[in-house]
Formats: sequence, C-alpha cells, structure tokens
Amino acid sequence: MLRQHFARSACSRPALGTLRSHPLAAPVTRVFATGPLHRKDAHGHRPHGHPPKHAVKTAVPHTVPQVKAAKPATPAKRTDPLLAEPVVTNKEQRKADWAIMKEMSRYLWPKDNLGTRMRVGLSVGLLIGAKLLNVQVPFYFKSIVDSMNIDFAAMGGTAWTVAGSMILCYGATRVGATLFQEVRNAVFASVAQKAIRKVACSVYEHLLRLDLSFHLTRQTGGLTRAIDRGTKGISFLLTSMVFHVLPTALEIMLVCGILTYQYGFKFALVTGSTMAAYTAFTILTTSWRTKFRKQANAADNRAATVAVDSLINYEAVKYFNNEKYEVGRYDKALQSYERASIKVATSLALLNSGQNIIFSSALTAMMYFGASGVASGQLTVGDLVMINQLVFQLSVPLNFLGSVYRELRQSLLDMETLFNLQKVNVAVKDKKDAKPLLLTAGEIRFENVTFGYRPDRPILKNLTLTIPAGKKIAIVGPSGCGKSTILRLLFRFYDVQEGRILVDGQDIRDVGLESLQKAIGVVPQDTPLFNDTIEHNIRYGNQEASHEQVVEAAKRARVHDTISQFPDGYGTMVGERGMMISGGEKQRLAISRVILKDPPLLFFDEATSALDTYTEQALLSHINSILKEKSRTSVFIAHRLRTIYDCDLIIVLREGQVAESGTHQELIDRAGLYSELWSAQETQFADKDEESALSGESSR
Ligand SMILES: Nc1ncnc2c1ncn2[C@@H]1O[C@H](COP(=O)(O)OP(=O)(O)OP(=O)(O)O)[C@@H](O)[C@H]1O
Repeated sequence: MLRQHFARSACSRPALGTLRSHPLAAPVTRVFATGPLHRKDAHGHRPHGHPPKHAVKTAVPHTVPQVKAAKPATPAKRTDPLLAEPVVTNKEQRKADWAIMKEMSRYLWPKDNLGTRMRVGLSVGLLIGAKLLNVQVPFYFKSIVDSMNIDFAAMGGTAWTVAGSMILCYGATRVGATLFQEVRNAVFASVAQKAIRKVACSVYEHLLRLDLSFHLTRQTGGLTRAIDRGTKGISFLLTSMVFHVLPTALEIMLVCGILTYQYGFKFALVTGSTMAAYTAFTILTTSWRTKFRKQANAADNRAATVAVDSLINYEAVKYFNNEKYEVGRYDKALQSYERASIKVATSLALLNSGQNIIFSSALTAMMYFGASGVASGQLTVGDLVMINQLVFQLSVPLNFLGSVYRELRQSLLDMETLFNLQKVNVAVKDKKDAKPLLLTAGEIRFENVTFGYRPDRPILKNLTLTIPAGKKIAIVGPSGCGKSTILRLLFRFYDVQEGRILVDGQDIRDVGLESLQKAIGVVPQDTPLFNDTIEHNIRYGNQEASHEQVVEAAKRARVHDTISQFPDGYGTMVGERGMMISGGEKQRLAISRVILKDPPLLFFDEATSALDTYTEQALLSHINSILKEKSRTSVFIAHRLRTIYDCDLIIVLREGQVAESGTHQELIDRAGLYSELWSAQETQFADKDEESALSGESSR
C-alpha cells in the first residue's frame, strides 16, 4: 500500500515496485513508471511546471463554441482515503474486524482443500493434547510434594521408590506438552503461509484489475507499506484464531473448573473475578490505545509516501537542489510517526502494569487462602504448591490472551487496508454476456462521445469521428484538446459518459476487455520500462517470443545497431523506469515491443518525439512498411505535422471536437486550423534553417 500523495503528473507517480521485497511489488509500478522530465507518461500526464513541447495552442483561433463555464474545481485531495487514518465508530470497527475474521476463516477451512483442513484438524488435536497434558503437570507436582512429606530415614525409602514414577510422569507430561505444541506449529505453518500467498496474490490481481483512475490517485509508497503490514498480520491472525483465543479460553475454563472442584467456591470466586477484571481492563485499555496505533500507521504510510515520491523523482530533486526540502518533508512525517509510536509504547507500559497488578493481586489472595487451608489442616503443602502452579500456569495463557488481543487488534487494523483494497470496485469491467471482439476490417468509430475525467470538466464533447479500416490516420490539435484521451477511451481505461465507441460495429462495452486490449497496440509518449534487461523489456510485448524474434523486432524499430554497441547488448539493464538509456532508445524499445505484440490496431502517441529528424524519418518509413505488410488501422497522435502529412486522413481536434478533417492537401486548401498550424511550424523550421545557415557562415 502504501502509496502516497500522487499528483496526476507522471513524475509524481511513485512506483509500487520500489518496495521490491514485497510479493505485491514490482510489476504494478513499472507499468505506471515515468520517464524523463520532458515527456508525459503512458496516461498523458506531464510533470508539473513543464512547458508543453510545442507552442501550437497560441496559434489556434478560438472559434469553436466554448463549453459551459466549469464549476470551480475542488482542491485535489492530498490524502488517500484508503490509507488515511479512518474515522470509524467502535461499532463499525468491530463490524469490520468480524468481517475480516470471517473472511480469514475461509482460509482455515477451505472447502476445496482437504489437505489444509486435515492440517488444521491435526493442529487443533495436537493443541488440545498439549493443553490436557499441561493441566496434568500441577497434579504430579502436588503428588510429588505430598509424597515427600514422610520420614525417609524411618521408612527406609528413597526419592525413587517414593516418588520416582511421579517424577518421571511430571517430566514426561512437560516434554509431551512442549512436543505437541512444536509439532502443531510445524503442521500449521503451511496453512498460514498458503493463506498469505493466496491473499497477497488476490490483492495483487485485484490491484492490476483496478481502473487507471484508481492507480492515478493512489499513493504508492504508503500502499505498499499497508499491504506489507497487512500480509504480515495474516499469519498472526490465523495462528491466534486457531491457537490462542479458543484454546486459551479452554485452558482458563479447565483451570477454573479444577480449582472449584478441588478447593471450593472461594477459589473459584477469586479466579472468576480476576478473569473478568483482567479481560475488561485489557479490552478497554486496548480499545483506547488503538487510536495511537492507527495514528502510527497513518504516519508510517505518509513517511513511506514522501520517501518513495522523492526517490522516484530523484532527478527533479537534484535539478532543483531540493534535497534539504525533501529531507525536511520526510522528517516531518517521521516526527508524527515518532510521536504516535511513543504513545503506543507508553500506553503499552500502562497496559502491562495494569494486567500484572490484577494478576499478582489474585495470586497473592489465592496463596493466602491456600496457606490458611494448610494452617487449618484442610489442605496439604502439596495443595498449596498445586494452587500456585495452577494459577501461575493460568498467567501464561492470560498474559497471552492480553497480548494476543492487543496484537490481534493491531493485525486487524493492518489488514483492514488490505481488505478494503479488495473491496474497491472495478468500474470498467466485462459485461456478463460479453463476447470476444470480432475484428474484421478494423474500423473505429466514436459516436457522439462525451467524456470528462471529472464531471465538472468535459474533455470530449459530443465527438463523432470515424477511423477507417486499414488506413493510416493522424489526430492533431492543440495540447490538452483530448487526443490521448481518445486512445484511453478506446483502450477502455475509462468508459464514455455519453455516446458509444464502436470497433467494426461492436460497442466496446459489449465485448470482452481482454480481447479488445489484445487487439490494440500502443506506443505511448513515455515508455514504461521495467528495471530489467533490454531483452526482457522488448519481450514484454510477447512473452513467447524467441531471442531471434526479439532481435528482429529491434531491427525493425531501428534500435538493434544501438543495442549491439552496448557492452552487454540485449542483456543491458535499463535502470529504474528506463532511466539508464536515452529517451530515443526508450521510444524505439517501445516500438519493438508493439511490433512483437503484432496487434491489428496501432496507436502511436507522439512515439517518435524524442528522436532526431534523421532517425525519426528512417523509423517512420520502417513503420510504414510494417503497416503495409498486413492491413492495419493505425493512428498517429502528433504535434510535428511533418511526421504525419502523408496520412490517409488527418483529424484536427479542438476543445474535444473535430474542427476539420481530410488529407493534408485538402486541409491546406481549406485554409483552416490545420493550415495555420502547418504554416506556423514551417515558418519555425525555415527560421531554424536560416539560423543554422547563418551560424554556419559566421563560423566559417
Ligand atoms: N486522469 C486525468 N484526470 C483528470 N484530467 C485529466 C486526466 N488525464 C488527462 N486529463 C486532462 O484532460 C485533458 C486532455 O488530456 P489529453 O492527454 O487527452 O490531451 P492531449 O490532447 O493528448 O494533450 P497533449 O497534446 O499535451 O499530449 C488535459 O487538459 C488533461 O489535463
């Protein structure tokens, strides 16, 4: 969990994978990893404060009707509701605790796993055996003490003849109880570990299924911490459910019963009232302490968020010399953790002392009653010893119960986030009767689509456009007009609010998500790379691909020669988020990946923006030849119009609507927005050419 204050910008998005020790870590993060400061991430988010890489906006005349004035935006929430300290009543908390225990009990008695049920059954059998043996120990002890109460010299006996067998039984029961307990732990270990694995996997799977919007607002550092704590809590919760709570209650009942039966009402009364006082004190104090634990957890999440965020954005920290500022933020988060942890520790001291006072008072009273019994001749010295032993023996489970309750509350708290995560609904999912997408020609159609990431800010407004099958299309327009949003909607990262999107006549909400996403290949503006080798990253497009196929894809993306020059070739590690290779190399790796995926619908979102003109032209001609091989529908989102002027159709978008469309020549002839953009860019190029010619002359 884990996972903190995310601004929507790519750079502020920490990677889950940073906490690699955890089973839930790596893959998620890298998918959302970000690149160098000058580009957007896969979701189109650019780091704060970075100017758009093109100045198209200024050239656009605003002739399209303006959207209704948007309501003032509410300030972005800085805390993650899943990770912040939840404000809940005790009743709600208990309800949540029970729900978690109920959920966990399914792992203890899985209907479909006989092995696990047998292990749990055996463990419980061993536990009962250990407890029964345990209560025998004081009886033997009493008998040994009582049998010693003779005149050995007069009777001519030895310790062996008088109490040998009982001493042996005493030893054997102790050893037996310990053995039973240890075997039980060994038998149960696999039950707990299996449950941890299952829960961790299902949380991870759910995380991967959750919507993009969930991941964009999550705080990764804190999230991973919460998941980490939550999974650790599982083992404790399961162990205590089976071995502590019920068995300890059983042991207490056994001891109370024996005391009452053997020594009468007075003893039972003291024992009973001690139990009641001890339990009440423990529960009340623990409930009071819980808030400190929650505060500590929330502060811990915050600290992890801050740390992960600044480590992920290491470059930005350095560029702006903000090391001190970041350390300050981290220290502030740690300060609250420190404060909360001190409260946890001091309140624990109070709890421990109170428990001890209650218990010792009871022990003292019992010893007094016992000693009085011996003095009056009603009890033997052995009885006194047995009472002491029994009550003392009770202190172990009681203490245990106290700490178990404490720890249990803590584990439940830790697991709450984990289970809440599993409850987060997936908004974009398959319909019940969804059939796989049946791709025939590859036509994409947006019909009256209205969409906004927030209800108060529509991005696409009643947009209708058709991307003809098998053609090469470009979508151009000013920054922020919704170009990448079109791709995200088609990929079903989000669902439209009005209208529909059709692929070969099928509404994409009616077809299986997996089949739809399989059919689409995306080369995003910023390539999410895993901190692994180049080969691993290319093969991500098709896990089945052989080394030769990987090399072939790299050749077609014009990156093979570059890779071959690296000392480690295809085994070169690309670093965290691919920071150890250049932006242009990253983009070409992304293209190789998509070539390996070989989908019928292709989207290139500013896919060559980091390349020099020469490499870009060479790569584009390669891409063109790939497109021609099979009839594919391809869409290029671009700002540099020179890279798309040869497209079969160019759609010009402005403020979420189609401003105009046609071929390059048609649009130039129309003398509209496209023609203006084209002239502006051409003038820029001409100026640059002139400048470089002049500088060339002066240097000569
Ligand atoms: N997850 C999001 N939540 C809220 N707003 C978003 C989100 N993603 C994008 N936006 C906003 O939606 C608008 C359209 O974004 P989009 O990425 O589609 O623009 P674009 O035309 O591709 O821009 P560019 O040319 O700069 O890449 C932008 O103003 C952006 O800030």
